[in-house]
Amino acid sequence: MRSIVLKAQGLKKYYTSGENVTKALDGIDLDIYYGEFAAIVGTSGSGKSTLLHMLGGLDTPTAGTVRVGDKELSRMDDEALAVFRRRSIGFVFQQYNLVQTLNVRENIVLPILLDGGTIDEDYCREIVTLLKIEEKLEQFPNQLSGGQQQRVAIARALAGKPSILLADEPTGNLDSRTSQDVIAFLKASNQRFQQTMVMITHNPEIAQMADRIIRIEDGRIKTSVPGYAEDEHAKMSGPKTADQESPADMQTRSTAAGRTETSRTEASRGKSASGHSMEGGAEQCSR
Ligand SMILES: Nc1ncnc2c1ncn2[C@@H]1O[C@H](COP(=O)(O)OP(=O)(O)OP(=O)(O)O)[C@@H](O)[C@H]1O
Repeated sequence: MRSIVLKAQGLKKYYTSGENVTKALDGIDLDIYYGEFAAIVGTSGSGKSTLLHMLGGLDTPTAGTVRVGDKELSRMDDEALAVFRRRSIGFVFQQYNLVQTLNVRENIVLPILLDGGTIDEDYCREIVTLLKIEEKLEQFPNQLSGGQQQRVAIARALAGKPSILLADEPTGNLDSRTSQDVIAFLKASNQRFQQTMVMITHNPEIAQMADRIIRIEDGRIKTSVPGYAEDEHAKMSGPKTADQESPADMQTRSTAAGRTETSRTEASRGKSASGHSMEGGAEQCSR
């Protein structure tokens, strides 16, 4: 039987402003299983980020509980929660949250050093090479583009090999080829280290690479189905008739489909989509 890593029960988050109440989460029951790669999808404002924050103990619910293993997050004091997050969870936020006074290399290894951990040099090299930031390690965040900063944030989240990765639109600022590579790498990492991953995405192709797609609507779970079972294109972008679809659309669709299939195959062999084995690499992550 699969074991449950994250368990949300009766989760609610209400925001009150005067007489207005926004029900960001309105009764979520959710089990995330050990080693699972889950995608959270839903329209803007449906409650995805709020849910991810609750699952990671970054915010407290109005009602309900979140359990990670045998720990209930709301029962932990701030210090215990901070240590737990640092040791067990990697976060990728939409806002990157890089430390401006540290260079890229220092940003990536900071959580490991803060926790007195050991840096896996080979793994760090693999990550920075795949994310194409091996030339940027000595630069500072304000010298990077948004997409480059996002890749640094992904590298930082993965460098410590957390048992759980929570990612809010991890590829939102990346081109489609790099997005596919990054997700394939996440999948390979998920399989190799049995990491549990929960990722918010608006991208149908990326959602379909997940083991399970959890759809949120108005703060509630609408559906929860295997990644390949839903036609995400139809649900997320609305169905297009043949005469609405431009040649560019068709080209993008067929390229992306081929790419996804390749990435899945490579991921299942324990390879990143860049073609590197998980043991490879080129540049120094720390010194
Ligand atoms: N701090 C807050 N104060 C008041 N309302 C909030 C706050 N944070 C979120 N909300 C509201 O809660 C609802 C859910 O927000 P949330 O950010 O979880 O949505 P989302 O699905 O992640 O959206 P998006 O896809 O646009 O990022 C929205 O209506 C939002 O306006």
